[in-house]
Amino acid sequence: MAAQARQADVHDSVRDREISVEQEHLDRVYRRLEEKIHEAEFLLQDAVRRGQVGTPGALAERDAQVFRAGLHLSRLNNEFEDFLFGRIDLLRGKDGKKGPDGAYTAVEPAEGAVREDGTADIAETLHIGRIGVLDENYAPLVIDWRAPAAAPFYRATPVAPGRVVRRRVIRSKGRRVLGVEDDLMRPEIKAYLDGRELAVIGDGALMAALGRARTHTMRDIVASIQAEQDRVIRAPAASVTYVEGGPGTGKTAVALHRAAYLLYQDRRRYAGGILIVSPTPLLVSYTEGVLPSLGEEGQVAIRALGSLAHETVGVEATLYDSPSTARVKGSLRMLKVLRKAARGALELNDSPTRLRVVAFGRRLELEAEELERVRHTALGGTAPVNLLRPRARKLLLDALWEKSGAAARHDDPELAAELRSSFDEDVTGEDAFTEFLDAWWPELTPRAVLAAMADEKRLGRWSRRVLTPAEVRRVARSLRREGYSVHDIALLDELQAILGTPARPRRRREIDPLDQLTGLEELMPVREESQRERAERLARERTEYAHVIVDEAQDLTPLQWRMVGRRGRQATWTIVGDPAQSSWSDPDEAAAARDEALGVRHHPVKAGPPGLSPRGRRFRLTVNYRNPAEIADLAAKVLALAMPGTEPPTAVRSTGVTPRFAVAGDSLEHTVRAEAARLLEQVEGTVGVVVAMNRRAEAARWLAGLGDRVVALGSLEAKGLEYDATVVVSPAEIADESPAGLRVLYVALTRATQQLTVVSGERDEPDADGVPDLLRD
Ligand SMILES: Nc1ncnc2c1ncn2[C@@H]1O[C@H](COP(=O)(O)OP(=O)(O)OP(=O)(O)O)[C@@H](O)[C@H]1O
Repeated sequence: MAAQARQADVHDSVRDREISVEQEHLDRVYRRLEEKIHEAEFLLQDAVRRGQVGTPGALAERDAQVFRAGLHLSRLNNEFEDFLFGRIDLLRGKDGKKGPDGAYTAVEPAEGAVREDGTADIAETLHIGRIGVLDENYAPLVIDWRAPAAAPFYRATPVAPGRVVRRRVIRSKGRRVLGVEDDLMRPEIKAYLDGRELAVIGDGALMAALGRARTHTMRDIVASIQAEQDRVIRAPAASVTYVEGGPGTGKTAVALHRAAYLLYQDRRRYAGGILIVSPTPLLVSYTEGVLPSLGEEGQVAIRALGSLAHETVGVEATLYDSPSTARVKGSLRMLKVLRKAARGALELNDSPTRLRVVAFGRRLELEAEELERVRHTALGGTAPVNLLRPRARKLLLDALWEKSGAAARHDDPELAAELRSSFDEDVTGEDAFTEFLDAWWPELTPRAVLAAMADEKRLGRWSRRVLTPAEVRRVARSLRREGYSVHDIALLDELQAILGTPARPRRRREIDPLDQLTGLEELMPVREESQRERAERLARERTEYAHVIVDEAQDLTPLQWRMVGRRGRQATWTIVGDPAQSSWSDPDEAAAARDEALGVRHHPVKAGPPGLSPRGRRFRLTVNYRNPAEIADLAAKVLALAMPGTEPPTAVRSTGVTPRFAVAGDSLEHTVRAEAARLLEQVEGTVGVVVAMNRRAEAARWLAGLGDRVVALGSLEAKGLEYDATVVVSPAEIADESPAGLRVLYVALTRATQQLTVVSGERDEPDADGVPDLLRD
């Protein structure tokens, strides 16, 4: 007993010693950062003292530097719980070359790095953090996690250790180191650091991270990225990088870390911005905090599909469509309908049927039929309707000229041309003509055209032989609601492309005459808008990106792919998804639209090294970090029904807590509320209650008063999110809701990190243990 206690004491003292070693290092890092901020502040004050030498631009730049440095420190102090999170101890490398981050570049140890008797000396120790910090001699105090030298921290395994002997995860809060966890990569050797044998403390940094209670926002995984994930994060940006993997394999996490990595690795190339497309606003707010914690913000925009076209069409999605309506609205068949509608909408609003003008003192008239002919000719081809107005105007003048008979009166072509031009001037100078043109060929907006499609008769005309009468009825009815759905947004964006935006004369900024006199006008942009404000404004106004990452890509409809594709016409892509979780019922049509949007068909990537398929690079993630095995096993039963033959990912841990089955008696409300309350008692973090889409509103009422740790979600909203515990309400209802219902149910069942309760209604046909039919063996 006493011996055991003594051993524990020894262990604790080694642990304390190792913690204090890391504490000293962290203190040094903070001292260095503070120094750098003082330096920057001094530079600025110095410049001010010297009477503002330098251009305003240079001053602004210096100002920005100080601002950035200050931001850095305040973030390090307040937000980065674990700014410094890793360390690797390395053997001497093959060559003696150092990389730009100050670390040796060799991956493999030098010959003789391990002595014959199995002992070795640690030649290099690297600390890994969210950003890199150099000391005053340019030696690395902290290596940025994205730097090449940090890769072994994520990649080394006992099977392929490279130079790594010990890999350490450091846990800290603010400026205090709380603990360390080590993995030994070369247990067979005895390694020494500064003459003392390398200590190894604890295990299970990953498990500790996974067991942590969930909040309503996602955390970064920078301290525990696994090797298969690291390969995706650091993959060079090929034309398209595909990442597939089951629920909980870290696809979203990997996508976010990849954005941060790409920016770090080639900031200039990605100055054009990185766009991350998320399926729902819920997932956007869940993931938004991750990038700043990785030291990245500003250059990356995370946008929900329903807000993607905000700049172009001025609205965002607030509604959902029923699966059958969504299916029509998202399909490529709508393209034909939209093209017809865009042209047909010209004739709405009591389009005038007669044009009357006076030219050369004569009254001229075009009748309905003639106007119709002119319109028809003008609309020939596929050019954007709003851009055809000048052509229509010209055709009208031609028709009037013809009517006037003036052409016949002159044989001399030069004279005729002159006459014609004064004829045109005469006509177009008339108010009647301009007013007619405005009414007859108005500038159309996507919203006006979509609103016109809400009329069932009209829509029927525009979609003849394309949509069935039942489909027309459904779509028209959905368009009569107040607000827009996520599918409407793709329609609006498509309409914007079909209609086009006529070039407008640029409005000149109002100029102060005094500024003109003093020459200050040239400096105005600097005065009006700082560089940072300008960068932020440009980011807001950006409509095309250098790299586009699509999360939950399996759900995009063909029209949504087209919308996303327009935002990355020159971009490289990362496409992240899981076919087994698709809520879209026609995956083949969507895949074809995706390839077209990405330009894959036009620029196929040549077959190359392994992993590089002819259509881009493909990766597969195989380990489920979210669900304990008990929950993953249950979900796998639905996967076998939804996508027979698909291999589920392997759950990395088990909790011993099996899912619970409850049967709703008379009152579903009562049972669900009681189960949610029970789970709130059991877990520290969040509880999600997933119901069929048509029960969203009532489910929110059921949970009233239980606090903000619990939320009600429609099955389609649960995508990508996770909770400590979930209640899945009536699997049968969710499965029957749409043709892709089983896959949606699979999503619902894979949201919990600790506990799952399934509530069955009558429709679920629960057995004596309360297990619903769909979840039985
Ligand atoms: N290497 C890791 N270390 C710690 N946590 C991890 C790691 N990889 C993933 N996780 C955690 O596992 C959970 C699932 O990750 P994520 O949401 O990215 O998975 P996903 O593949 O996008 O899932 P889904 O397809 O269900 O949306 C998250 O809580 C994430 O932080």
